Amino acid sequence: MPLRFAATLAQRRFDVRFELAAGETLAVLGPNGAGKSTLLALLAGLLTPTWGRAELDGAVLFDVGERGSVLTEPRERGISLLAQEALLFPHLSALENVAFGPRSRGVHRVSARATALAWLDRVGVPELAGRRPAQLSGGQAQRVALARALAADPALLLLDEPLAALDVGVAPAMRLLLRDVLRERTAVIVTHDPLDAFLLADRVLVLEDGRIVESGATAEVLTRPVTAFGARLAGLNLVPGRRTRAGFTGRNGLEVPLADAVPVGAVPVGASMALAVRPAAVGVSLSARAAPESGQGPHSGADPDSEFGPGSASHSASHSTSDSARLAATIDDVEHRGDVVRVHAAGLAADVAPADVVALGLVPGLPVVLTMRHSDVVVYPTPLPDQDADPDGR
Ligand SMILES: Nc1ncnc2c1ncn2[C@@H]1O[C@H](COP(=O)(O)OP(=O)(O)OP(=O)(O)O)[C@@H](O)[C@H]1O
Repeated sequence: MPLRFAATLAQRRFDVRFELAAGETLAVLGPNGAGKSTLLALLAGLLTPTWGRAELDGAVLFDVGERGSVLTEPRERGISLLAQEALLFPHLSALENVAFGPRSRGVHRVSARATALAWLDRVGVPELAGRRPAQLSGGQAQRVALARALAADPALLLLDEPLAALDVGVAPAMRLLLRDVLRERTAVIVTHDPLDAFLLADRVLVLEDGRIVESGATAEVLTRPVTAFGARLAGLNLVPGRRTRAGFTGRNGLEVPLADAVPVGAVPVGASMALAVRPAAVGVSLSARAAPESGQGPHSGADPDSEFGPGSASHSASHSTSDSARLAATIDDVEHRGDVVRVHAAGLAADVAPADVVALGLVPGLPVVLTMRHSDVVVYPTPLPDQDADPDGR
C-alpha cells in the first residue's frame, strides 16, 4: 500500500485510519466539522497527531507514539496540495509559479521552465505562461495551481474542494481535467459534491465527528449507503431495519419480501439491514380514508393496489401487492424542487409531478399510501448493529 494512515488528534476528537493503493483516488466526504480538513492537514504536515503513524511509499510521514515522534517536514513528504483558492505567488508569472517546485528541488532554471511549460500545456493554458495571478480568472488560476501541484511530481496529491470556488460555468471543464490527471495518480480529494465522488474517486470515505462512518468502493457506497449522510449523498432514501422471517421490515413499518432481492439464507433473522430507493421510484396515492369519491388519473384513486408512482413505467390493475411494497403514512412536508414536488412521509421522500400534487391535494397531515416496486428497491445487510451505534463497533 503506498499510503497507510492512522492518526488520533484528541483535541479535535479525530480518529481515522485507512489505506490507499497506488493510483487510487479517495474522496473524503462528510458534514461541516467532520474532520476532512484535519485529515488533509495531518497528511500535509500542517498538524501533528496526538498519536499515529503514516507512511507514503514506505517513507514515514509521521510516527507519534509513546516512544517519541518522527515528523517529516511538509516539503519533504512528496505531497502537493491543491486548495479551494489557487494561492499562487502574486509577484511571479504563471510559468514561474509552476516552475517553483522543480526549482526548489534544485532543477536547473531552463529545465524547470521547460517542465513548467509542459504542465501548463497539459492543463490547457500554455498561453497564460507570462501572466501574473492578478491577470487570471478564477478558473485559469486554478488550472495554473493544478499545474504547479503536479510539476512538483508528488507521490500523493491532496485536493481540498478544488472546484468549490469556481463559477458554475467553468467547474465542469475543470472537473474533466481533474478526472484526466487523477486517472493514474494516488490522490485524496475532499469534496461536498457527490458528482466529484462519482467522477473522480475510486473509493469513498465518509467522516462524521472525526470518525469513519462509511467507506468502500464509490459505486458500492453510493448505491448501498449505510448512513443517512451516505444516502443523502447518493440522492437515495435509506430505511434502516431488520431481517424478519418474511423478509425486511423497516423501522417505519415498511415490509418487503426478500426472496428475490437477496439470498435469504445469507442473512439471519434479526440482522440489521437497510433498504435504499430513489425518491422518483416512490409513488403516493390517497389512502382509503382520504380518497375523494371519484378519483381519476394515476395518483387519484382510493385503491392503492392500482396506484404507482412516477418512477413506475406503467400501471395496471394486474399489478398487485406481490410486486410492490406499500406503506400507510401521513405527509410531514411537501417541498418544491424544480419540476417535481418532494413529498416527505414516514421517513421517505417521494418525487411527485406537480399536477398530481394538485389533483390529489397532497398537503402535510394528509394520510396517504406510499408504494414502490420491489424491483426498484435495494435491500442489503448493514455492517452496523444499529444505525446509531458507535461506528467503531463495526
Ligand atoms: N484551528 C482549529 N483549532 C481547533 N479546532 C479546530 C480547528 N479547525 C477545526 N477544528 C475542529 O476540528 C473538528 C474538525 O474540523 P475540520 O475543519 O477538519 O472539519 P471539516 O470536515 O473540514 O469541515 P468543513 O466541511 O466545515 O470544512 C471540528 O470539531 C472543528 O471545530
